Amino acid sequence: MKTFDALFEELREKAASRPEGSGTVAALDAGTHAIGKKVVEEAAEVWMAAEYQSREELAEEISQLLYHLQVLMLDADLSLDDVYAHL
Ligand SMILES: N=c1c2ncn([C@@H]3O[C@H](COP(=O)(O)OP(=O)(O)OP(=O)(O)O)[C@@H](O)[C@H]3O)c2ncn1[C@@H]1O[C@H](COP(=O)(O)O)[C@@H](O)[C@H]1O
Repeated sequence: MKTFDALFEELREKAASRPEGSGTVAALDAGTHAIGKKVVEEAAEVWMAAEYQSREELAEEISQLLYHLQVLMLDADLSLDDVYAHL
């Protein structure tokens, strides 16, 4: 099973090597504004799932929010340690 740290490493590598067909590369190319909008959209979907959907659907929405937060971190050149320092 993939962890938060393992996903971040995978995305960091994709951002550097820019493989064809990567959604992450496309998201990074779309820029900070588009990535931020996606974070807000996914956060709203998490909220709605928490209120009205199943635990499984909520878990999936949370995974998508975590993914888009990681894309935002890469866009901002933040490392995991930069964030973990505040936990
Ligand atoms: N975990 C994720 C992940 N979670 C969410 N998403 C993206 O977030 C979108 C969320 O889906 P929604 O249905 O909520 O949104 P949507 O409006 O239908 O989607 P879009 O029209 O915005 O694409 C998905 O379509 C994906 O584009 C993800 N994209 C990639 N990953 C993982 O990231 C890694 C790298 O992916 P690539 O860069 O695409 O190779 C792989 O391990 C992937 O599994």
